[in-house]
Amino acid sequence: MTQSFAATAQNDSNSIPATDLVTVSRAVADLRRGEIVLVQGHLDGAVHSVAVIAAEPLSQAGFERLCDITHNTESPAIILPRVRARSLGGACEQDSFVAFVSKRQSEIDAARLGEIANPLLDLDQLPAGDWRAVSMAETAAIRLAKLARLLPAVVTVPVGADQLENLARAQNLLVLQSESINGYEDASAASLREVSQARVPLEDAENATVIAFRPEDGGQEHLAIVIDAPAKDQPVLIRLHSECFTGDLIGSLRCDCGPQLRGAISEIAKSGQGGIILYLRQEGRGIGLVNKLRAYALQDRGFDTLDANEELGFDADERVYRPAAEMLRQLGFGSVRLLTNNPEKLKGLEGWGVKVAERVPHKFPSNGHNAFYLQTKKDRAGHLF
Ligand SMILES: Nc1nc2c(ncn2[C@@H]2O[C@H](COP(=O)(O)OP(=O)(O)OP(=O)(O)O)[C@@H](O)[C@H]2O)c(=O)[nH]1
Ligand SMILES: [Zn+2]
Repeated sequence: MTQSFAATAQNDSNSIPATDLVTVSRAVADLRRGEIVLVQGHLDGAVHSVAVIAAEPLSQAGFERLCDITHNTESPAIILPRVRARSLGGACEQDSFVAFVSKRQSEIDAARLGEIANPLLDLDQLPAGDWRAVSMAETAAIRLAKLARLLPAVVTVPVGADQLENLARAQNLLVLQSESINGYEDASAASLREVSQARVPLEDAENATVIAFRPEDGGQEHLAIVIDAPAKDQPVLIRLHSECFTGDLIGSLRCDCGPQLRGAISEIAKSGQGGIILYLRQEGRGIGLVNKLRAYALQDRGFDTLDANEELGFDADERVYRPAAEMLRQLGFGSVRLLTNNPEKLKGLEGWGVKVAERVPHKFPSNGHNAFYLQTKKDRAGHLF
């Protein structure tokens, strides 16, 4: 029998307007294509604007265009994670990101900047230059690079307030406010709406329905896998599962995601009460697959799973839990029993108004390859094994 789950959309107040949500989403695509975007930041009444290009897909043509369009004489800055700056022998700033400006522009080109930005490369020497703190607009530009799942490193040139509108029009560039970038993840999660659902019998749970939720900006869909018909008036057994291409699909032994996903499906089916897997598109704890592969390469050089993220310029865990809370709310569930070992998931859901009635441990034995990974989660991320 086909079951239907009615998702109720409500007019949540988004922290940024829908038009800004779409602009950020378009800017993410621009950065990934190596295009320039303009970012404006406000601090204590002052405005600071920059033209930005991502350091990761940086072409020489893109870099030259960035240097030319503003017609100003200031050298471009490369914004780097503090850890990368330190390994290059510079910057004692306390902020998480710092700016490097070369003294002689002739010593800098796209290839050189790409090397400076790449934490997997050991560099002997930097060109002569100065380190400085980053502006609010530059911090927001780094956030945008993270949303684009690129390396968190960007190249910027300052843009005068009087120049911004003309430049945007003449060069067909997007203008973004730092508040819109910083509010994007929340607003995108609040805008999730059900777009389709179908019955999908699973090997370990024949009575399952997959429901897809899409954000208004057209970003990636999150999925709810509803097994059997859980009651809405009592805590529902759920798992928040973060996407893991390597573990979920090709049986990677570096992590425990595959067994956790299949284990959650069968545990929910066996419970006889039904339940939900929320499959969240937060590959690599929110850094994306490409960066996760970089993190794995660093782990092969001796970093643990948390330090590898930080070496790349990310937080140890970049995940957000509003999408999960939003899907639960729209499906009509307010209270859960959560299959997890991760205390951050409990806090994350509760922070968005979901009552966590119980944590249900979700531990699987080590396969030999992932023993250090599991031990690190226990010792350093407070996982409850
Ligand atoms: N950045 C990074 N991500 C990883 C690594 N290993 C696994 N992941 C990702 O980590 C996430 C694992 O998610 P979960 O199993 O849901 O979360 P958890 O924090 O282990 O918590 P529980 O399993 O619920 O106890 C997936 O998105 C994986 O892709 C790694 O070494 N680096
Ligand atoms: Zn995994």
